[in-house]
Amino acid sequence: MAEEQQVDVVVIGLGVGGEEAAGRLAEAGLSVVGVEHTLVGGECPYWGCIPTKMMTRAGNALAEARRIPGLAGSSQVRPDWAPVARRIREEATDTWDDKVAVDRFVGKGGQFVRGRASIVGPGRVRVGEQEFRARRGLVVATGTAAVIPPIPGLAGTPYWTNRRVVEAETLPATLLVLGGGAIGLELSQVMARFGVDVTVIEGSDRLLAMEEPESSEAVSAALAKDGIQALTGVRAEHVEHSEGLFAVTLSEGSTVTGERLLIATGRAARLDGLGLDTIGLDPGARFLATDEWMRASDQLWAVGDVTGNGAFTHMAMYEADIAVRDILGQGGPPADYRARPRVTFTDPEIGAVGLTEKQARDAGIDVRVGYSSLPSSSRGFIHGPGNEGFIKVIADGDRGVLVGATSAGPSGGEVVGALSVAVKAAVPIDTLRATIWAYPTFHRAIGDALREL
Ligand SMILES: Cc1cc2nc3c(=O)[nH]c(=O)nc-3n(C[C@H](O)[C@H](O)[C@H](O)COP(=O)(O)OP(=O)(O)OC[C@H]3O[C@@H](n4cnc5c(N)ncnc54)[C@H](O)[C@@H]3O)c2cc1C
Ligand SMILES: NC(=O)c1ccc[n+]([C@@H]2O[C@H](COP(=O)([O-])OP(=O)(O)OC[C@H]3O[C@@H](n4cnc5c(N)ncnc54)[C@H](O)[C@@H]3O)[C@@H](O)[C@H]2O)c1
Repeated sequence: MAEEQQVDVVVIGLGVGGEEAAGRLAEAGLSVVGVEHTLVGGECPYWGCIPTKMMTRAGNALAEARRIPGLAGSSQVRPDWAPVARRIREEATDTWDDKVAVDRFVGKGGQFVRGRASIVGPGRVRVGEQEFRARRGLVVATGTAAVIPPIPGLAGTPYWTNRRVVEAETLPATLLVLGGGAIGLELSQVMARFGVDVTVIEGSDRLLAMEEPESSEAVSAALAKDGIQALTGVRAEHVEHSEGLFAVTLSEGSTVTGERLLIATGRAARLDGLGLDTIGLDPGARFLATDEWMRASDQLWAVGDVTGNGAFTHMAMYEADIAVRDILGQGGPPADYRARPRVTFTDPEIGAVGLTEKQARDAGIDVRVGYSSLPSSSRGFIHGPGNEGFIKVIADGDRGVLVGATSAGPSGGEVVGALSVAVKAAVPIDTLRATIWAYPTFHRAIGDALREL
């Protein structure tokens, strides 16, 4: 018989969203139990955003150094993975140790429990032999894990996911990447810049298929320059691994080989074994659907990747804030997903917010499109090598506001900030056109795109 403890809130999963929610609720004076079975902080600091962006920083430094000839003299670049692996180990992850994060949560007054939590009834959670009854309710923040497609031959091979790449101390000579989305492309470009021979296999007919076609073209051109072979519109039909080599047979009949195979074919919510059936929810659901206050059912909130509203750290933080305010009865704005930003950290960076042109047309909006090319802008011209990119703005002609935008380029993820404000605040296009954009900046190309509307 498990011992039972009464508390205010139990937070299941202390990744980005859960750690934020649990910490804030504890700081507000509630008795909070935070349960985590792996590392407090979750995917982002240990195997996601932070280490992979340390990798892209390193890859971009190599690419910039290779751009010196013709700009600033000559350069000789000898890539070495050791400092990248060391930074990830020592600066980003403490060698995958979460002591600092656990202490931070406990320091806020939270009660930390290491283990796998399952819901055993309304407001009730079990972790091993311990049982908790949460008076105010539960927050589920269990995140997502890599999807492993059921390709014959794949199971049982030593394929890599994002976790294994981030932990790599040395790089392979050749790498096959299954999936041409954010993870596949960011990591492919880094690897190629460190001298790995990379082949990307993407099932849809273009890379970064969720974004604008212009983004796919920009990324494809950049990856080709880095020597990456990108195969689109093909599916992996069979995988074999022998004598240290993967062989992937493709739908059009050919076979590609590589020392390592990275699976980057999307993420699935961690809902298995969570006990959703004990509170009347569908245990087979893909995500935990919520209302605008992140309520998934009575006294149950869900935040982060697990909600399916966008698998990004900023979305997990945003949703945690809404759930916390709701639990504490503080009011404030509920969830609004119209200006959801996202950045793919390839070079060029692909920053985007709100709707793509196709999504806007499918929604029946009176679509107007403005486009400007970065190399043709003053800053692009000055920048020279590495200036590829563009601004694309999507307007609702009836309302006279932007509903979406893409900013691709050397600082695409930074430039998209201005566009996020425009979409979120529904700034009138006339006001945006009358805005003074500093010269010579990359973001000044927004003004050029707006003139085309
Ligand atoms: C390679 C990669 C790169 C990324 N780069 C970026 C980026 O640049 N920018 C960005 O915004 N996002 C990025 N992301 C996405 C980002 O990491 C996620 O959106 C973010 O981590 C989601 O936070 P979360 O709290 O919802 O889930 P997670 O971080 O996945 O945390 C969930 C936690 O719950 C725990 N858990 C699950 N089930 C249980 C249970 N039953 N009991 C106890 N604990 C449990 C897990 O162990 C985990 O620690 C990247 C992701 C990957 C994989
Ligand atoms: N910079 C960032 O913010 C960042 C970086 C990495 C990941 N993330 C988050 O993590 C999520 C997951 O990333 P991801 O790249 O794994 O997923 P994704 O959904 O972005 O891309 C997966 C790609 O794999 C393709 N695919 C699926 N099955 C396939 C198969 N069997 N054969 C060939 N191709 C196949 C899909 O068509 C898709 O293009 C992202 O959507 C994003 O939310 C964010």
